[in-house]
Amino acid sequence: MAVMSTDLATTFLGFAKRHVAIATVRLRPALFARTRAPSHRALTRVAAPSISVRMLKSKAATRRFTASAASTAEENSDVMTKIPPDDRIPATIITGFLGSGKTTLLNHILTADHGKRIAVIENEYGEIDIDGSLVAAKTTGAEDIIMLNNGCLCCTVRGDLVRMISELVAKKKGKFDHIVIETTGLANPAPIIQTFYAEDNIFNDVKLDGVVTLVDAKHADRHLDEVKPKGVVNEAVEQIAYADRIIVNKTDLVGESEISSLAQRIKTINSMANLKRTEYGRVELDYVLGIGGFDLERIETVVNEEGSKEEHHDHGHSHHDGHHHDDHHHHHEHDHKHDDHTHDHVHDPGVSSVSIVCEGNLDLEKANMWLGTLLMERSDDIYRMKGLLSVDGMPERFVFQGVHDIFQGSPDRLWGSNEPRINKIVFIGKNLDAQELEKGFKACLL
Ligand SMILES: Nc1nc2c(ncn2[C@@H]2O[C@H](COP(=O)(O)OP(=O)(O)OP(=O)(O)O)[C@@H](O)[C@H]2O)c(=O)[nH]1
Repeated sequence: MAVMSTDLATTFLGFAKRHVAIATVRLRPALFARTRAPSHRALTRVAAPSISVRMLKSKAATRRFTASAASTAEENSDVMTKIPPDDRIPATIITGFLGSGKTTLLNHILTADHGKRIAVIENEYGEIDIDGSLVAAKTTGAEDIIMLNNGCLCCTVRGDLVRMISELVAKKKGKFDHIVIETTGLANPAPIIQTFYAEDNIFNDVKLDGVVTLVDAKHADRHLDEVKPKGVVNEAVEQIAYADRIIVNKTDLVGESEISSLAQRIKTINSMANLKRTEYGRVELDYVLGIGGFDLERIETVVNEEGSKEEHHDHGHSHHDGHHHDDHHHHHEHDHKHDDHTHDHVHDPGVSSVSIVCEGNLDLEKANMWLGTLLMERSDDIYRMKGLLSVDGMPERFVFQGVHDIFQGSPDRLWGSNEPRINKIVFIGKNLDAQELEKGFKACLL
């Protein structure tokens, strides 16, 4: 295991040295079986060698590298990124507990005047509940892609999502600009997210744009509190944990104090996501489309804003040299956590966010080892992570993001000559030990 970790570890930031723009590493395929009806096509990947490394196809990965070496960071910082443009079709996942307003939001997206041709994929449990006036022609029989009269497409997934996305791309490529996937209220978003990295024919044409989670302002607390049998996830917690954007919907049904405490609770679970309050899912469309939640070039914005995006609840935490663990609200969960083994039932234990902000340069080998080992050992518990690193001897900043065992990293622009070399990492996950993470990270600094 230790040897394995070393090999994997060197794979991570090691990409940066070889000037590969974006590398995606998958340590160990997982969870696919839960997304779809038995699909041996997907499951064969599990039996494959445990590491697969994949580059974004064809782009001139280092095409700006020479140019950037000749200019200074201050002059041209955005031009000098070595992250290639990504013209794959963006796909947004809409998730949220039963009745939270997903279909309402979907109808809002489809009817709004945005000029985008959107292909909607609905899961098999939801009926197609699209505003009837939009449906131009409903074909019968095997055809499950419906053309709406505003140029949008609507599909139902009767089999598996991978098949539907592939079919959509194969049959209608060029006829739509964005895919929106509505999941069932009980879905755990992880397998759906992983689908975008696991399947070549999806990965090459479609990129994950972001996860939007609707939260029912009136009933969320009940769902979040629900005690599950040990080992069973609380979907309401998971849906919040994976989100890039949170929509606290149905705010007309509750008072301000309830909304505020719910928003606070949500931030405890996921400090990276933006949060908005709505009635009937009425949000600006650019809040839900074009998020770039998995884009490396947007990592900086996320890690910089982390923890301060909830309008009414700036905790006043400063992010200088230290970690921040948003666990101050759920003492009951932590009590359970410490004596898990003596209980048959626990709250989904401590899904929370930890951020580390620390100035200094990282020893490349140590950082590789730490991150690689961490992901080998804890990838089930680490739901999402994003980071911006200063690596000794590397003139560029190194940005990365990950979802469980999927890791994408790339050098981006050069550090400015007077720019403080501040590392920032945010983890969202289960049973995260902030002190331990910070200690491990700091041990990698020179
Ligand atoms: N009062 C109120 N009702 C809302 C709001 N948003 C949606 N609803 C209603 O709540 C109900 C459920 O909304 P849907 O959009 O169907 O929710 P969903 O998440 O798609 O539901 P499932 O598919 O069953 O998981 C509908 O009757 C909506 O009209 C809101 O902001 N306020």
